[in-house]
Order: sequence, then C-alpha cells, then structure tokens
Amino acid sequence: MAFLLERLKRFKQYLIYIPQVLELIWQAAHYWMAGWCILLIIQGLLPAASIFLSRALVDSLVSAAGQGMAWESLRPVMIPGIAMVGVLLAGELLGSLTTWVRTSQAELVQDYISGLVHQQSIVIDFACYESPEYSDRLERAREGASRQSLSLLESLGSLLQSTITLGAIAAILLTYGPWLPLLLVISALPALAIGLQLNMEQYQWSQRTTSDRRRLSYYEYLLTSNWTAAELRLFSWGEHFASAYQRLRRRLRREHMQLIRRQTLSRLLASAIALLLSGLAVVWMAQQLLLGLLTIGDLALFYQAFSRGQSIIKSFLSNLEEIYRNSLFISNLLEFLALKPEVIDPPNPKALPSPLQHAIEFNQVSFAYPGSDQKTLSNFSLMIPAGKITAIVGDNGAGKSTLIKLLCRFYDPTQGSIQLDGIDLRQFSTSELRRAITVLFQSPMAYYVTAGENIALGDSNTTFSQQELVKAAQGAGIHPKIMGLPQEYESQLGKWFSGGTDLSGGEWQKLSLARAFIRQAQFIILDEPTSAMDPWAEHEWLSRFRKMAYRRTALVITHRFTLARQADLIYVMKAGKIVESGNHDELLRQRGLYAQSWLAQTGELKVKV
Ligand SMILES: Nc1ncnc2c1ncn2[C@@H]1O[C@H](COP(=O)(O)OP(=O)(O)OP(=O)(O)O)[C@@H](O)[C@H]1O
Repeated sequence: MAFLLERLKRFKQYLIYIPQVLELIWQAAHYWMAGWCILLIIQGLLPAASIFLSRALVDSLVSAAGQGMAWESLRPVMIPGIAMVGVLLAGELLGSLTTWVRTSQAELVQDYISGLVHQQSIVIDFACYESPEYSDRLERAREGASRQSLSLLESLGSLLQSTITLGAIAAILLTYGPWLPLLLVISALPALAIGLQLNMEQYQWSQRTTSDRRRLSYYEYLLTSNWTAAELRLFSWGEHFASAYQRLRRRLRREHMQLIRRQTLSRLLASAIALLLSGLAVVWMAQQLLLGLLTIGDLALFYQAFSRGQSIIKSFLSNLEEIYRNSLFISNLLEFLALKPEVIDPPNPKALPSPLQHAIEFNQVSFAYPGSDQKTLSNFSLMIPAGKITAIVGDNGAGKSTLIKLLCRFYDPTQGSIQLDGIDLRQFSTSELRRAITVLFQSPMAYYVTAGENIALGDSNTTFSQQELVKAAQGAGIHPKIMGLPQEYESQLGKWFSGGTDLSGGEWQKLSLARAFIRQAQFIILDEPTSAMDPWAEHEWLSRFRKMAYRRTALVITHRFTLARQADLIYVMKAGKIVESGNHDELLRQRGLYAQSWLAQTGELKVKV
C-alpha cells in the first residue's frame, strides 16, 4: 500500500501539467474539444444502457420462451430488442463521429504546438543554442510536443468515458451488494501500482538516453546529408559512422528490450491477481443463482457488467498510466516553453545614438562562455571609432568572433561594459540594437531560396526594389554571377529543391555579403568576409568596400593582412588581449607581431617613414 501511495504522490506531482496542456489544446481547437467532450459523455453512457437492456431482453425472452410466434408474446421482447439495436447503432455512429472530430482536433493542436515551439526557438537566448543541455531539452520538447499532448488529451477523454461507464456499471452492481463494485476496484489496484512504476522507469530511461538519441540523429545526418556526401566518399568514413550508429542502436535496443520484458512480466502478474478476484465474484453469483435468489436475466446482466467492468477498469488504468506517461514527457515541452531569455530589455530603453558620434567601446570587459571556467576575454578594452573602418587581426581562438557575439548582445559580459557613445548596450532595446547592426558571420548561411530572396533576407521587415537588390549584389561582387543564372534574381539556389543551382563557397560568401550590405544598418561587422574568395575577387571587393561602408562604422575581422591594411585602425589581438594597434604603416614601423605576420604573408616589409 505504501508503495502505491508513493507512486500516487509522484503521479500527483506531474498532474500539475494537465491543466496547462488542456489550456493549450483549448486555445488551439476549442470548438472541436467541446464537441469531442459531449460525444465522449454520450458514448460513456451507452455500455451501461446496453447492459441494462440486456437484462430486460433476457428476462423477456425467458418469459416468452415456448409461447410461439404470436404478437402478444413477441411484443415484450420487441421493445428492449429495438432499443438495444438503437444503442448499438448509436455506438457505431458516435464512434465514427468521434474519429472525425479527434482527427480535426489533432491537426489543429499539432500546428498550434509546433507554432509555439518555433516561436520560443526564435526568442530564446542565443546561448541556449551553444549548450548541449538546451539541445537535449529542445529535442525532448520537439519529440513530445504535439504527439504527447494529443495522446494526453485522448487518454483524458477515454478516462472521462471510462469513468462515466464505470460509474453507471458500479451503480448497477451496487444493487446486488456493495462489496461487488469494491471488489472490482480492488482487483485493479496491483495493475495501477505496477503501471505507474513502469511508466516512471520508461520516462527515466528516455531522459537518460536523450543525448544518445541526438547522437543517433547526428550520425544519420552525417551518413545521409548532401553537406557531408563529398567528404564521406573521399575520406571513406561512412563505415566508421555507420557502425558507430549500429553500436549505439544495439545498446539502446538492448536496454529497451529489457525494459519491455520487465513490463510484460509485471503486467502479467497484475492481470493474474485481477482474474483471481473476479473469479471469486463469479463463484458467488453462481451460488446465488443456485439458491434461486437471482434470475437468468440477473446473471446475464451481472456477467456483462462484471466482465465489461473489468475491461473498462483495465482501460481506465491504462488511461491513467498514459496520462502519467504523457504528463512526464509533456513536462519537457512546458519547461521548454517556460524558458525565459536572460538577455532582456531594460524597463525604459534609451534611444540608440544615430548616427554614432564618438565610438563603440569595450571597457574592461571580462567574459567566459556559460559552463566554461576559462575566460575568453579578461579586462579587455577596445575603441572602435565612429564612421571609420577598424580591423582586428589575430590568432585562431584569440576571441575575435566573441567580440561580435557580445556586440550583438547574444551574451552579456561577465564584468565590464560595452558602450555606444558612453551608454551601456544593456540600456538599449535589444531589437533596436540588433536592427542597427549588420553582420557577415564567419560561417554564413546558404538559404535554399531564390538569389533575390537570399539578399532580401538581410532585412525581412523591408520590401526591396530590384534596383536595391542589384546594388547590394554589385557591392558584394555577385551580380554578374546572378545575371548568368537561368532566371537571374528569381533563380532557385541550392540542390535541395528541383531546378536549383548550387554556388561555390566563395559565391555563397559574396551572396551573404550582399545580404549584409542591403541592411541599412549603421554598424557593419564582417567576420572573415573574404576567406573563401580568390585574390582577384578580394582585390575587386576591397575597392568597393569603402564605398559600401561610407559613413558607417565598420569592424572587419580577418586573417588576411591585405584586407586589414585597408582599415583606418588595426588592432592585433592575442589570447584575449590587444597587443598592438595603429594603422598599417604605424604597425609596420613597430616591427612587432603585425609586421612579422605581414612579412610572412606578403614577403615584403617596406616601411614608409
Ligand atoms: N560557445 C562557446 N563555448 C565555449 N567556448 C567557446 C565558445 N565559442 C568559442 N569559445 C572559445 O572562445 C575562444 C575564442 O573563440 P573565438 O571564436 O572568439 O575565436 P576567434 O578569434 O574568432 O578564432 P578564429 O580566428 O579561429 O575564428 C576559443 O578558445 C573558443 O574555444
């Protein structure tokens, strides 16, 4: 008993999610939900009606037996008979109607919950995407989202139906003795306890193996994606990941099978106990019949009521188990939907300086990525003058891209501040700040839409004219290529969809540059903008860049010194610190790290005096 109470306590803990899920479903499909409930209530009463009618039918048949086919003797049989046919027909009709209502409801709920998950994915902190815990949570939320909510709704519906039927059957059985309905309930308790325990085990196993399942999806992606197809063939690592997949699947399958075996045995035990108890009830009824205390109709009713009751209790319990199981899984969805961004707007955001008058400044900034105890930046200071082009050069891992993430407020510094004309970034509205920045990221996105859309995505709130698209494409040096495509700016890009054309790495990069340029933002940040370009393309692009960046504040992160030399101000960064700064000539004169790297890249060291 203590074991059952403990299980029920845990069950209760997860039941708190049910009202929230019902609210979600109600918001998604309230009319359908209301109609569905009415249908379930009627269906819940039908079995009791049919049990009740069966007694009347049997008793009328018994009294009509042997009296021939005269209307007088048939009439008492006809009424319960016709009523019984009506009940059976109504059952069929309502069953089909329920299926239709449930399917429509399911479609609506599925889209509504997917919408919520997508919306939350858009607003949640960027940091979440760099955390494996978040990825696990998202995976669980996505896995469970609509399927489990609907399953929960169905179980609740069946529970409602079973409760009504059970109540009606219990009322019928009560007339034969109060202990009969009690026995019916007691016979079900072992199954309930076992069910709750098994579901908790199943849930815990699923939680424990989320990362493994994500890894499986990753292996699958490696083996089947077009992004990986070339390296897979060249480096022949297909077998490596295929057997890693099989190994992991084998382990998960073994664990799952063990779980299922235990579940089957436990359920068998519970059914045996239930069978034993119902056997006792049947023996008692048979004894009552032999003593002449019951009629054949009573026996027919009792037999139906008890066997129906048993099977309804079984489904009642499996509904309870399902509700418990789905609530456990839905807790992931609701936890995911409840995540609040930590990078938030101040109560009264200040107006962004527009245009920037003085500078963007990093003041004594320290920063460590969440979950990492190593500081990427420590007491870091930097000044990016307004309306100028500033370049940052430095080793891999020096922290250059981290500066961009901080500037866009994907993260906030652990210490210190980043200021625009002396005002801390945290005092602006995040969306306004981000609208003022355009970034070409180190690994830009290749969107599989048309060439024109690829550029226009730079500002999805604005509708651009063809002329504006062309201007941005010319600035990035991709216009001639687009004009050579089958449908020019209307050409579908990428190989995912029919009629698409793929671009080279450098061409995708130029297209991303065009996307960055079309955005009318006062701050331009480019992370390795020419890394995939050939020297000719780079040279051509450099001469246009000044024009594109005119009067805007630009920050260019690069390993290419030929690009950095174009900047008004160059910073050399090493291990999270600025070690040199100045323009190209000043830095060459310093004969430090910059001068050495310049010499290594270009083979010349002519210093203007
Ligand atoms: N999401 C992250 N979580 C933890 N550490 C990170 C994360 N992103 C970057 N780092 C670490 O921060 C340091 C700086 O990374 P960052 O990407 O800023 O370097 P970078 O100077 O841009 O390098 P590169 O020139 O190779 O692009 C690196 O040591 C990197 O391992």
